[in-house]
Amino acid sequence: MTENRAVTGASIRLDGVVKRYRGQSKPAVESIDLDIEAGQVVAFVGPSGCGKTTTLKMINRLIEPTAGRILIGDRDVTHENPDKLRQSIGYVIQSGGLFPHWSVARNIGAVPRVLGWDGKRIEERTEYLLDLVGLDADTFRDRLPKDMSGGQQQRVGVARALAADPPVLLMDEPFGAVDPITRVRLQDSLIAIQHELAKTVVIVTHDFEEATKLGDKVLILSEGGHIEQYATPEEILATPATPFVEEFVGSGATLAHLTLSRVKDVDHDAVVTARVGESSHEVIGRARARGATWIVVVDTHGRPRAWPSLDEVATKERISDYLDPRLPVVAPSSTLNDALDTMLAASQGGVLVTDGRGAVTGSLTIATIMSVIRGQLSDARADDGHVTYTGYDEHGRGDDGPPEGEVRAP
Ligand SMILES: Nc1ncnc2c1ncn2[C@@H]1O[C@H](COP(=O)(O)OP(=O)(O)OP(=O)(O)O)[C@@H](O)[C@H]1O
Repeated sequence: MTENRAVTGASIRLDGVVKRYRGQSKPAVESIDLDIEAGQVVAFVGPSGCGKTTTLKMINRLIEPTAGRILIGDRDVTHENPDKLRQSIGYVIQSGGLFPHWSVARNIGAVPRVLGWDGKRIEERTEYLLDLVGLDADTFRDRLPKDMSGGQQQRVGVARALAADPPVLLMDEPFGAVDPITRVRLQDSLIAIQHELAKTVVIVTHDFEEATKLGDKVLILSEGGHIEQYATPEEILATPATPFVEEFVGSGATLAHLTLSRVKDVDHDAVVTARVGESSHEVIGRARARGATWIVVVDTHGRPRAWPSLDEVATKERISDYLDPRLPVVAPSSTLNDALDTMLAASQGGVLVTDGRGAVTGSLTIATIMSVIRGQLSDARADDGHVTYTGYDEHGRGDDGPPEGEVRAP
């Protein structure tokens, strides 16, 4: 993930770090040695109580280590002033953790204000960050968190954590409290942001699939903060280091392989786009010339708003503005599993693919995904015969799926 990018992250090293909570007979973290490369995303996974959060919070010293050293870049921060340290480490928790009575802009500007930035610089930074996390600054700048969805609040949480441009971002179950489709979008946003900024990101998650999707490397811990395996998702799936890892990855392994295949790895179909107000006649002519039976209506930034059929377009003289709330959209970094979930949630036979800023770049049909999955499953079944994807045929109709007529993408 780090090639061709200016890495703005810093390496992290835990050197014999121990945490013994008062009154506990066993240490929560026995002694951990860990090197995280600058610009990488590392996901911590493991069963409940294994010490993921304790390890994470020792990096910014929200929890003080009992022994050992913590280095960020070349800096030994074990004894640095913890408040000062936390100004240089972004921290994101579940549900955003925003101050409820502060506007979005005030929340984002919290650390820069403490650092003494002038108002104009904070304002510019806020605009940049809102755009980066996919929120329109004019719409959201003055909102209170309670007037936003969980996913939007979490986006602001990420913007706030990045406000002072810290080299390190720590995330504790950041997407645990949102619905599955919002979760996919937030994960894809994080991947796009990380692609742009190349911070060092450490993320705690309960979800192995999320860990393999987000992590350049995954750290699998067992009780006492014991490292079972620290490797790339591919390595963990191909060669689990211990019986514990094998069991932890378990029967999810075959499906986890699907999380390694991304939307960007398969061929997309081109789409015909049209702006609101264009002549329907002209748009239909353009679409027919390219063999399309439907088009994508986009806003001025190229973001999709609806995907009407040519028959629907023909009912109006000009392309009308309508936001389809069920529009299924994925990012290049979405996994094929995400794309399937998104299609099924929207009862559609295809999805639109958008870039990091939300502009549409193509579409993907269920038939394409199914053929990739079928190939992977037949490979995987050679050693794991009991996982099947039943109920969906190559036309995109599941047992409970939509009638064929509703399936937009053929
Ligand atoms: N403040 C505390 N005082 C005493 N023990 C604690 C404290 N915080 C955590 N522990 C214990 O330390 C161990 C590790 O906890 P930690 O929260 O780091 O685990 P985790 O892997 O993040 O768990 P989960 O996935 O359930 O959040 C657990 O046994 C927990 O009970």
